[in-house]
Order: sequence, then C-alpha cells, then structure tokens
Amino acid sequence: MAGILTLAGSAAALVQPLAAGRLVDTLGKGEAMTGLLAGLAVLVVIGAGANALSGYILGRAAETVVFSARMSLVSRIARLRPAAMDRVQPGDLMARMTSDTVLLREVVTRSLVDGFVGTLSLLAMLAVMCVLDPLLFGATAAVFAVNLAVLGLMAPNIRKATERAQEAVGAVGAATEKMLGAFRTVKASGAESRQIEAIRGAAERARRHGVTAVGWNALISSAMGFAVPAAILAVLGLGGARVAVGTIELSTLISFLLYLFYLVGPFEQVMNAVSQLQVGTAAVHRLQEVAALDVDPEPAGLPGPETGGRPASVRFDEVYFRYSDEREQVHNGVSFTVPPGGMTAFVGPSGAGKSTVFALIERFYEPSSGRVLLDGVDVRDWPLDALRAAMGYVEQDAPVLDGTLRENLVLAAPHATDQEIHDVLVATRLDGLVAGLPSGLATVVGHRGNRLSGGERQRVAIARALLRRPRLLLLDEATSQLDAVNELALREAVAVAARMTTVLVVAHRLSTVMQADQIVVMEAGRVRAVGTHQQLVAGDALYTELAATQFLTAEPDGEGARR
Ligand SMILES: Nc1ncnc2c1ncn2[C@@H]1O[C@H](COP(=O)(O)OP(=O)(O)OP(=O)(O)O)[C@@H](O)[C@H]1O
Repeated sequence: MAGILTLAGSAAALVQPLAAGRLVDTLGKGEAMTGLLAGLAVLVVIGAGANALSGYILGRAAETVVFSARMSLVSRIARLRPAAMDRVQPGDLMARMTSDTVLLREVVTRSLVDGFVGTLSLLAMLAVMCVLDPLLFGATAAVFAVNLAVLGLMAPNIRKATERAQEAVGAVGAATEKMLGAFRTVKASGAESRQIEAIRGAAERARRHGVTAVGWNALISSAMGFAVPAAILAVLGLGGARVAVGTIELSTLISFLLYLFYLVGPFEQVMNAVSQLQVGTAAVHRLQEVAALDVDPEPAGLPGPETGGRPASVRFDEVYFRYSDEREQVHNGVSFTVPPGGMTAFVGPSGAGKSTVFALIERFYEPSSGRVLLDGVDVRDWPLDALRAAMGYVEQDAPVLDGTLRENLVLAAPHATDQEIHDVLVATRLDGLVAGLPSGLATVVGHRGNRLSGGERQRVAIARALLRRPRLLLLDEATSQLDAVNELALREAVAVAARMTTVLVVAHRLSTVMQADQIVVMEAGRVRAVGTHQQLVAGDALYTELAATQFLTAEPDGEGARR
C-alpha cells in the first residue's frame, strides 16, 4: 500500500512539470486557464497527500515491526533458563532490546519501499530499453551487472561493521549497567573515572565500527555513481557506431540515452535498499542470537496452580552437579531427607554448595545424576509452574524491585487480599514500618529497594514469599549482620513460617541454626552430618568449629558479633 502511494506521489510529481508547461502555453495563447490551474492544484494536493500518507503508513508499519521484535525478545529473555542467563550480560540484552530493534525501523521505512519502488521503476525502464534496442540494452545490462557484482561484494562489509558497532553498543550497555548496579560501591571506591574509561572504550569501538559502516556505504555509493556514466559511454560508443552504419536511427539512440539518465534515481533507490538491508540483517542476527542462547527455554506466563496446602517434603538422592563443564563439581553425591513441616538448616563453609541445593529444588538447574524429589516426585516430573507455585524463595541478597512496597509484596501472589497482606506484614514485623510511612504500602522503594534498610529488604522478601502461602519456603539467609531488632523480627518471622510450612534455610546465624529441627552440615559438595544442634556439637568436629567461630549472631545489646 505504502509502495503504491509512493508510486502515486512520484507519478503526480512527474506530471506536474508537464501540466505547468501546458499552463504556460495556454497563458501565451490567451486562453482560459481555470481548468488547468485547478488540475495542477489537484495534482499538487494528490502528490503531497500520497507522500504524507505513505510516510505515515510506513512509519506505522515500522513501529509495529519494532514492537513485535521487542515483545518476542522480552518473552524469550524472560523464559531463558538461569544457566543461559549466567552466560550473558543484562546490559547487553537491554541494548539488543532497545538499540538493535530500532535498526529494524530504518529497514522497514527505507529499505522495503526504496527496494520495491526502485526495482519496479528499474524493471519498467529496462523493459522499454530492451524493446527499443536489444543490443544497446545488452551493453547497458553488462555494465550494470558488473556494478551489481561489486555491490554484492562490498555490501556485506556494512553488515559486519554494523554488527560490530552494535556489539560495542551492547558492551556500553553492559558496562553502564555494571556501574549503576554498584553505584555507591563505585563512588566509595573512588572508581568513577575508571568506570567512565571502561565505558569510553566500548563507546569508542561503537564509534569506530559505526564510521566503518558509513565509510563502506559512501564507497558503495561512489562506486555505483560510475554505473550510469559507464553505461552512457558504452551506449554512446556502440550506439554511435550503429547509427553511423545506419542500423538504428539517431532518434532511437537519443531516446535510449534519455532512459539511461532516468535510471539514476531508481538505481540509487535499489542501492540504498541493499545497504539498509545489510544494517537490518545485522540487527536481526543479534536478535536471533538471544533465541540461540537457549534452545529449550522454560514455559512462561502460565498461570500457576493454587498455592497453599500441606507442607512439602524434600529428598536429595545421590545428587551430582556442576554449573558448567569448565567449573568444578559443586555437588558430589548429596543425599538428605527433609520431612514435611518444621525447619531444616543447611550449614557449612562458604562454597560448600548450600545455595545450590535451593537452585536445584527450584529447578533453575538440573543435576547431572541423582534425583531431587519434592513430595517423593522427581522435580523433573513436576509441571514447572506447579513446582514453583509450591515454593517461596528468598534469595541471599533479598532482591527488592523498584516500585511500591505493595507491588513488591504481591509479586509472587498477585491476587493477595488486603487482609492477607496485613497478616504477612504482622508476621514479618513490617506493620510498624508501613504504619510509619506517609504513603504506607504505596511508598516507592527505589532502585533495588535502596530506600529500605538491609533488614527491611530481607523482611520484605520473606513477606513476599510467605504471601504465596508456599508449601516449602527456601530461605537463603543473608551473610550480613543485623541489629537486634531486625534479627529478632526475622527469627520470629521464620518461626511463624515454620509452623505453617516446611522451611529450608541456608543459615549463617547461630540463632537461626538453634531454632532448626534438623541441621544438615555440608562440606565440599557432600553432606557430612545431619542432626540437631546438641547432637552435632557432641558428634561433628566441623559443626562444633563452625558454631564456635563462623556463625554470625546478634548479641543482646544489639551489636552483631562473631562468636
Ligand atoms: N551461577 C553459577 N555459575 C557457576 N558457578 C557457580 C554459580 N553459583 C555458584 N557457583 C559456584 O558453586 C559453588 C557452590 O556455590 P554455593 O552458592 O552453592 O555455595 P554456598 O555453600 O551457598 O556458599 P555461601 O555460604 O558462601 O553462600 C561455589 O564454588 C560457587 O563459586
């Protein structure tokens, strides 16, 4: 449609000089010119209208293409498995979402119509030229074929340079994200200028490759600029000889040459289309790379089954696991059983594989051998939505998303009622905090919840997990120390949770461990002992040492201290 309108606009523009000429003739003869004037005015309006409308239709189509590309990309990203996400940088993905998709707009608005209109005009003119004189047409076609071959050889360089430029744009995004992700640490480390330099390096690469792409474009344009003059020379030489021997009329040669001049416009249009198409191909390739990250993404957006219900049991049966082939084995035959209800604490030196236990229960990763069972059923045999709906998960750094407190709380339970929200706020001792805030639950918590204290963030994360009414609560305790008030509030929240559901906690605090019904001691990817605090203090040397030296605890005076 847009192509047809562009053609109509061009046709109206072509006819306008003719009509204007007629008008001048009429003026000379002193005849009435109202009709012609009206005709010319209509032509001008049609031309302008057709061009505006085709521009609008194209722009709208381009925005739709960009929108679809962004939506398919974001749904792909959201469904990536954590293992695939480990291999990419979020900033680079964001650049692909925003910058690469924009390149598609240019392809739609310029490349497609230029290609369509240009090719159509070119073919029409070439057909007329072929009828006019096949031999001269042959000579013209030969010159154009050589030029197109050159174009074919050079054009991929535009794609390569654009792809490199976009890669560098991705690196700019990744470096910026890195700086913003630890903004206060960067400031406190006085590392601003080093971060700026890191971003400058990537930005410079983007500039350099961008310039290379522009350079190739210019080179191709100038190379193609030779096509028509070269064809004219060939036609003049060959046609002149044929006129001299009387094979063709001079008028045929002149008509042929005129057509050649008219070819310049469509030829340039086709060239532009080819160049733009290269840019678009580079963008499409980068978008496809995201799909290639994970050939088997997780299902997403499935409404999870009802949460709530009886506490779940968990069993690890000779689990072996490593994050990737390059990394060391993390689990070396882990086996343990957690009965429904109550609280089980996982303790052990840093890197023993405690948090990995949770990642395997959530099925973020799958063991290389052995089985992880929830309620006696292998997690691989659970529908993923049902599996995750059964669990609440609090990560070690208790992520809080920008937005309001309420949005954060209902993230995992969008249909929670006000009463349910109130109940978890009381359980996590957040009710006092919310009551003291001028906007209450509508308070905006800032980027990564940085307007909350560390302890508040952790309790918000626990409240969020509890609101899901999980049958199994996975709590990866923060290693940071808390003041006595926060410590007590957390301990109470966990105790409340343990009455309703099965709680698994990676424990870093003695106070948490003491609360547990069962403690699993891990070391170097194995379970070395299981028991209660009393049993382990009496029977396990590592646990005794951990209890004496490693656990964080809160002293009654509120000063966190190492024991
Ligand atoms: N996403 C990942 N990709 C690759 N290796 C990882 C990943 N996550 C953890 N690891 C590695 O796996 C090992 C076990 O990590 P895990 O987080 O399970 O230990 P942990 O016992 O919970 O330690 P901590 O008490 O310090 O939190 C570590 O050596 C860690 O470097």
